[in-house]
Amino acid sequence: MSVSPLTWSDTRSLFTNKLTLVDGLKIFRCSVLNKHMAMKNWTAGTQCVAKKQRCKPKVGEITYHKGDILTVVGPGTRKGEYKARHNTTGEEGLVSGSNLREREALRIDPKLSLMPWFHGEISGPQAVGKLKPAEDGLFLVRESVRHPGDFVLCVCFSEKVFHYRVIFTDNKLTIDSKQFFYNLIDMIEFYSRNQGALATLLLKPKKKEGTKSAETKLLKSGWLLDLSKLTLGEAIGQGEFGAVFEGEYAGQRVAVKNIKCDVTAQAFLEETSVMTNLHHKNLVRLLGVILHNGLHIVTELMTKGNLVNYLRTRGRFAVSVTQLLRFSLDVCEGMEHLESKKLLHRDLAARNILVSEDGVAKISDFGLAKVSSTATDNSKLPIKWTAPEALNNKKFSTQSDVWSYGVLLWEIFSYGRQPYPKMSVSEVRERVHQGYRMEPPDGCPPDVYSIITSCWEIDPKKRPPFHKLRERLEKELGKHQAAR
Ligand SMILES: Nc1ncnc2c1ncn2[C@@H]1O[C@H](COP(=O)(O)OP(=O)(O)OP(=O)(O)O)[C@@H](O)[C@H]1O
Repeated sequence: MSVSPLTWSDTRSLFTNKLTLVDGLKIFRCSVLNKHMAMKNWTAGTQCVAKKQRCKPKVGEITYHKGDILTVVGPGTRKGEYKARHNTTGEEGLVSGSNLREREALRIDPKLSLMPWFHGEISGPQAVGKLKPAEDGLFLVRESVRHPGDFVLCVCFSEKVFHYRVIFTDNKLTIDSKQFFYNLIDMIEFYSRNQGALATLLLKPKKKEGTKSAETKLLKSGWLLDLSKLTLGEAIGQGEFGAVFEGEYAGQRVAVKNIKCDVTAQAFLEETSVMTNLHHKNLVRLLGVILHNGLHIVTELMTKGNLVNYLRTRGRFAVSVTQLLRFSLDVCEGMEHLESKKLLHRDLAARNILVSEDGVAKISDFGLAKVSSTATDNSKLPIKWTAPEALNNKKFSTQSDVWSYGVLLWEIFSYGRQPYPKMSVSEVRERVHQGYRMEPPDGCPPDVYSIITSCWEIDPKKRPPFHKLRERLEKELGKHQAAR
C-alpha cells in the first residue's frame, strides 16, 4: 500500500478523530483500572513494576531491583504470590505480589509529544527569543517562515544562536550533506550524541509551550524499552506505515513495528497509549516502545500470522468447524472487552486478527491506520467491511463494529475468501443499500449463518451486542463439541 506523507494538520486530526472513543471514556477507563489494581488479580502477561528490590532471593524466587519490569506468567504456589519473568534478565521465578504494582497505563494526552522541541512555523528572531536564557546546547527545531516546509535547527552556543537549515534530499534530511536522517527525531538523537558539523552537542531541548515530552512520560511509566535488549530478525509483514519484524527482547520473542516517519510516529503514540490500557487474552499485547529511528512498537509475537493467511493456507481439511468457532469466539471476547471500555475498532476484519503459537486469535491494530486520512475522507474506509450508516453518515458505533464482525465471521467460515467475491466496492455499496446480503459460505452451519445475518440488520439497534453474540457462539460451539 502506498502512503502519501502526512502533514501536521493530518496529525492533529489523527489525534482528534482516532480510536474512536465514545463519551465518558476516560472516566470509565480509570475507574476500571483502579478497581483492577485494588484486586491484584493479575493474569498471565500483566506487566508489573517492582516496588522494592529483591537482591537475595529465596530458592525459586527471582532477583530484581526497584523499578524493574516483570511480566506475570501465572499464579505462584502461595496466596498473593506470582510466577513472573524479569523483562530484562529473562529470569523466571516466584515474586510476592506485594512487591509489585501494575505498570501504569498511559493516558491519551494530545500534549504528549515525541518532538517537544519542535516549535512549528516561527521566524529566526522568534526562535532566538525562545532560546533564552542562553545556555550552551539549548536547542529547538522550527519550520522556516520564508521557506515553508523547510526545517531549521537552532542551537545556542557562546551566547549566540546558530541556525542550521535542514535540507530535504532523496527523501532524507541532512544539514551537512554527510549525515542523512529519515526524520527529525533521528537527527536530534544523532546530534545529541555527536557534535558533527554543529557548533555544540545538543544538550537541552527547549520545549514548545503546552507540550510534554513523551519520552519522559514513557520512561517514568515503564513503557520505554531498552534498545540494547532488542535483537531484530526477519521482516514478517508490511503494514501501511512500516515494516513488521520478528525479534527478541530480553529473551522473549516479539514483533516490532518500526515507524520511520516522525509525523506518523507521533500519531501512533496515541494508538500505543490506548494499548497500554488494554489487557485481554484476545487483544495483541503491547510490551512497550523504543524511541530510535522513529518509533519501534514492540508487541507479543503472533507466530501463526494473520487469520486470512492462516485459513487460506490450511483450508477446510486442516481447520475444523470447531476451530473456526473458537476463532470466532476469541474475536468476540476481545470485542466485548473493547466494548466494555467504550472503544470502537472501526477496522475489524480477518486481516487484522493474528493467531498465536497455541492457536488463539487476537485482535490487533486498534484503530490508527483507518483514520490515516481525516474522518471526513471516506476514500480509505474498508467498504466491504463497513456498516452502511458508517459509510453514508460517518456513524461509527459498537453496532457498526458488529456489522464488520459479521463480515469477519463470513471470512472465517469461507476459509479466508475475499467478501462479496467478484463484486466491486461501488457495487457492494449500492447492492447492500438495496438489501443484498452475502450467501452463506459453503459448509457454514445454518445457526452460524443466522448469527452472521443478525449482524447485518440495516437498523444498527437491531444488531446483537457482542455479549449476546458470544452467548450464541458458545452454544453453537457446545453443540459441535457434543456431536464429535
Ligand atoms: N504481533 C505480530 N506478530 C506476528 N505478525 C505480525 C504482528 N503484527 C503484525 N504482524 C504481521 O505484519 C502484517 C502487517 O501488520 P500491521 O499491523 O503493520 O499491518 P496493517 O494492518 O497495515 O497496520 P497499520 O495500518 O497499522 O500499519 C500482519 O498482517 C501480520 O502478518
